[in-house]
Amino acid sequence: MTKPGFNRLLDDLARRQLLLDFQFGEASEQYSALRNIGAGAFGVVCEAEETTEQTRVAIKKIGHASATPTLARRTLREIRVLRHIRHENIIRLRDIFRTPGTLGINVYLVMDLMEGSLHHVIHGSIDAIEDDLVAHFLYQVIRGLRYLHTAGIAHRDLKPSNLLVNSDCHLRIADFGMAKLAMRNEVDELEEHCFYMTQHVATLPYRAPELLFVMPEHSTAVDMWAVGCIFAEMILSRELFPGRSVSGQIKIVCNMLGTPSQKILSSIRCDRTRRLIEGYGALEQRPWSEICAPPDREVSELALDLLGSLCKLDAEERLSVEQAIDHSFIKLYHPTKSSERACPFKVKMDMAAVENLSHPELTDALMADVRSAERVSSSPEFENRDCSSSMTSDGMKDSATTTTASVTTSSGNSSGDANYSLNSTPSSKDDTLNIDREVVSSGMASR
Ligand SMILES: Nc1ncnc2c1ncn2[C@@H]1O[C@H](COP(=O)(O)OP(=O)(O)OP(=O)(O)O)[C@@H](O)[C@H]1O
Repeated sequence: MTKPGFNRLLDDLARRQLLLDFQFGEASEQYSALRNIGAGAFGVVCEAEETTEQTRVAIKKIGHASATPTLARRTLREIRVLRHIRHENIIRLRDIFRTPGTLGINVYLVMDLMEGSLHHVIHGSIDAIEDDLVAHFLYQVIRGLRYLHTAGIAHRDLKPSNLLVNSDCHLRIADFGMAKLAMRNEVDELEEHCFYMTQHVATLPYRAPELLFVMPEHSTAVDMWAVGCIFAEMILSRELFPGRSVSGQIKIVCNMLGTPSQKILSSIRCDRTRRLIEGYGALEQRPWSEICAPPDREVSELALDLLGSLCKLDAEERLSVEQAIDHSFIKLYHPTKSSERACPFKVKMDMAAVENLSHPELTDALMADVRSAERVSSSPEFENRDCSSSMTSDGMKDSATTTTASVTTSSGNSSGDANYSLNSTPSSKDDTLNIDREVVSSGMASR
């Protein structure tokens, strides 16, 4: 067969697979799948066209979403975080619909289409990312997180492939299937730890010590550890702690950061893990200038200080999102202060309700949430809503959610989908901006 003939055959197969994966049922009048973008452990994502407005969107399909409690809870968490949130650094959920499946309903989340992810930017280009662009990406992650953390919600699965970016350097946090309200829940924690130990190996390099060592986890600090790992990955162009198994990851972290304190060791719940760590003997913390040392450039003292303060073994010593946004490394590039609205209280209430539901209750809640979202998303009010107001599940305005706290941020933008530009940072130069955009664009091209 000729090469063009073979390529046509491959295209045809890809097209058939796309049509098989994305059968939109009644919504096929509104959306048509164009190409596969990627797949994660729980969903497949495609680029699609919204036919009436002729806009391009991303549609994530969670197949058989109600089939198991884990999948149903994951889907419900993602819907409940995203449906009431409007923040320029968090992916926007535009619509939700479902189709029947043999094992449970298939749920489709329609989102703004982004050009790629931070993973593509870091690993798709041979050029290193300049400091001002590193700071710009980091700032946007921290800003999105700050919005969530203010409401006590932790993302819990931050990694470069979940940070979506456009070639104008705008970043949005995505994939909220692991997101959870920071509160104690023994039964669920145990179930989640089993889950972490088995299926969720892909995110090992970003897993905070309290999850890795099986310790009580009750704060948003898990995200700040991941932010540190992602920060270092942007500087190094490789993973900071590149473990491929739980024990391998524990060894790498301990070799770099030293033996955990007695306080940490005594709160480890898993005897095997504690024995494993004790078996390493007394290990010294290595200096950050050695741990984060790219071959071709020097890392500034400020960057190393921020990194060391984020990647602290002890969650209580780790920088909070507020402290990180005030760190001199970030302030160097984002010195201006302004205020922004806080995450609606309704999101917090909705999230809290998810955690203790049984499988049948999860299925009912999922059906109700998708149904109500179908109604809400088709009303014009849904489009115009910002983070200061919210809807109840039956589409009514919820007055309790209109109260917003004002928190300070170092951005000139307070709400809405402002376009990002490195030009807005006083210390960035035009030539740097051009180089950086090339890095971002060439990273995307490798996608
Ligand atoms: N709105 C979007 N625009 C562009 N690409 C997207 C969008 N949402 C997700 N993607 C890409 O699709 C892929 C899979 O998405 P996602 O991570 O949400 O699925 P998942 O099953 O929840 O993944 P994971 O295994 O990380 O938990 C990722 O590579 C991501 O970068």
